[in-house]
Formats: sequence, C-alpha cells, structure tokens
Amino acid sequence: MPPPNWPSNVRYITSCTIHASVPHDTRKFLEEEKPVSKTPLNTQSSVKIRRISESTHPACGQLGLFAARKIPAKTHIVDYIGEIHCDEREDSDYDLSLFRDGNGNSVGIDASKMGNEGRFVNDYRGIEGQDKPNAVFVDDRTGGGRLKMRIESSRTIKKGEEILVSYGKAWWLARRK
Ligand SMILES: C[S@@+](CC[C@H](N)C(=O)[O-])C[C@H]1O[C@@H](n2cnc3c(N)ncnc32)[C@H](O)[C@@H]1O
Repeated sequence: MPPPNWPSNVRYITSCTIHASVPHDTRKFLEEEKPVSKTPLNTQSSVKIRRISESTHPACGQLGLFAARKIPAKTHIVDYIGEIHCDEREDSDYDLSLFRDGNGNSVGIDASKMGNEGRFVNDYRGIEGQDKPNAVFVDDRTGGGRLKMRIESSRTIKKGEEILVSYGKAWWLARRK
C-alpha cells in the first residue's frame, strides 16, 4: 500500500525493477549479488511524505520527506528504490548513478515513474536555517559493484524535521544550463 500523500501518477514499489535497457550480463550480476545493507528503520513509521507549504522553501508546493520520529545519527533511514536502467534519462530529476558495468554502461536508479519514499528527499540548498545536509546517499557495495543506494542520517534528525541530502554541485550545474 502506498504511504499517505503518495502521488497517483507514480507507482509505489518496495524493491527495484530492472528495465529492458540493462544488458543480460549486467542483469545477471545485479540479480546474483546481494547487497550488504544494514536493515533500515521501519520506513512506514520513521518517515512521512508531506506537501511543503512554507513560502520561503525553494520547493514550496512540492513534496518532501520528513522524520516521523527522532532518527539517531548514522542510521539507515530508507533505501532509494526505482527502476534500474542503462538508457539515457537526462530529463529525470529522480535519477541516481549506481555504477559502471564491465562494458562501460552507466547503470542508474530512476525513480521518476516508480519508487518509494526515498524519491521525495530534497536538497538542503536554499532552505532557511540549513547550511548543510542532515542525510547522505550511501551505496551498498558487494565484492563486484554498487548495487543499492540508501539514505542514511549524518546527524540526529528531530521528529518533524525535513530529511535533506546534497544532490551535488554537478546536479545543479546541469540544470542551470
Ligand atoms: C528527487 S525530487 C525531490 C522530491 C520533489 N520535491 C517532489 O515533490 O517530487 C527533485 C526535485 O525536487 C526539487 N528540489 C529539491 N530540492 C530542492 C531545493 N533545495 N531547491 C529547489 N528545488 C528543490 C526540484 O524540483 C528537483 O528537481
């Protein structure tokens, strides 16, 4: 069941799907290797998706991800789930790079059409009172590659606080063009 405030035009999924653009060998690799991720907090009770109504917030009117309870530092909050793909997704604002496979294909996770709560995490830039993120994207590696992305707290996050990461300078530069 999708969580409250989930948009009706996006499919809610709880594990990644693999798009047809992923070559056979890479798909096999993805399916065989098991990530070594720590167990996340119970997503349903640790985060909430909420519409941002504060007029000073640069993403006012959009959705954001908020702590539904106090989250200790260095805690796995939620996985970033979406469609694993190898095709170009230049127009997606929900696409994270995962790894480069042995044939030089760039493998990404795109949560524009399907995903979980992780897709609503905003960037800290321009938000009043925030001079740095309170969470980070962490990739779970196995011996052979980077297969999963999770969001982890970088400090204690208070109940009700927005969970904010850094998308990186390159992400913003690419969108200013
Ligand atoms: C991964 S989505 C985050 C969730 C999004 N707010 C939503 O409602 O679906 C990325 C988009 O959120 C918005 N966003 C996130 N952080 C922002 C920030 N600091 N300033 C302005 N827009 C931001 C931008 O529109 C960006 O393209």
